[in-house]
Amino acid sequence: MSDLGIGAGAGGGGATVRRDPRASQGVLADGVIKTKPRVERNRVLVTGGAGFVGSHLCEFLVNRGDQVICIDNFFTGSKDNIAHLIGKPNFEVIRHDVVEPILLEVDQIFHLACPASPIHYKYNPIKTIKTSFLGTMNMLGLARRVRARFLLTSTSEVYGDPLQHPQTESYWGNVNPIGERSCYDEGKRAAECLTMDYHREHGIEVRIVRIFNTYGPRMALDDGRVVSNFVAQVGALMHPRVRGCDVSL
Ligand SMILES: O=C(O)[C@H]1O[C@H](OP(=O)(O)OP(=O)(O)OC[C@H]2O[C@@H](n3ccc(=O)[nH]c3=O)[C@H](O)[C@@H]2O)[C@H](O)[C@@H](O)[C@@H]1O
Repeated sequence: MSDLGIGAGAGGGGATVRRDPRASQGVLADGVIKTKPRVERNRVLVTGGAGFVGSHLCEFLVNRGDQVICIDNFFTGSKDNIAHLIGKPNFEVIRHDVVEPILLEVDQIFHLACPASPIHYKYNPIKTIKTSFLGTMNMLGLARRVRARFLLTSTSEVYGDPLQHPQTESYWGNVNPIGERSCYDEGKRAAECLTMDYHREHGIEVRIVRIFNTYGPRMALDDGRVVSNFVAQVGALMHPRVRGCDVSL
């Protein structure tokens, strides 16, 4: 049955074509009312939406009027971060680990799910690189299937121990592939590579942002990243120290 309410024999040639005079009003030849799927406004998936950056993104999108689905395995994120959004008609939360595939009908995917602080990503490095690689592959697979636009949150860590300052996008970095931070640095590099390969091979519309140090409300003080460490140390009247540099301020 075509969208026009035309009943045609499967064989094609010579089939009787009947058009109900009410077809333009959505009534098919057999009198069945044709219903269109309800197209919701911009349906957006945010993975890692219960995290620090993700929860602010969810808030922005919900306030903009998008239909937002947040998925998170709550490894470092928290329900408190999104408590103010729960109950809003255009916000849903699903507890899900992105290393497993998921099928959702969406128009855009913001893929943030990944432990981001050294204490978290070193906690289970094999899981970290699995999350980066398999999680990104699953989300790109979903983007391909539903033709959604895709954004990956990458990181300044893709530059590793950079030899160029400041880093520009044309700089490819200086990364140790076998060190303790590699699960994160190389994981995000592999995620960027997959993103661009899906773009080139399958025409997926993609964006990559390399986030440097962020701070703000809902940042966890025990997160282990430089800004939260400074704030915590200043709060405790200690001399701020830069981890890995042996610098005391
Ligand atoms: O600055 C950056 O480079 C990072 O910024 C954000 O990370 P952020 O919000 O700062 O960190 P978290 O608050 O830990 O958020 C990560 C979220 O991902 C979730 N997550 C983590 C791991 C996992 O396997 N699955 C998963 O859903 C966590 O539960 C959490 O909600 C992005 O989520 C990271 O992808 C990005 O690398």
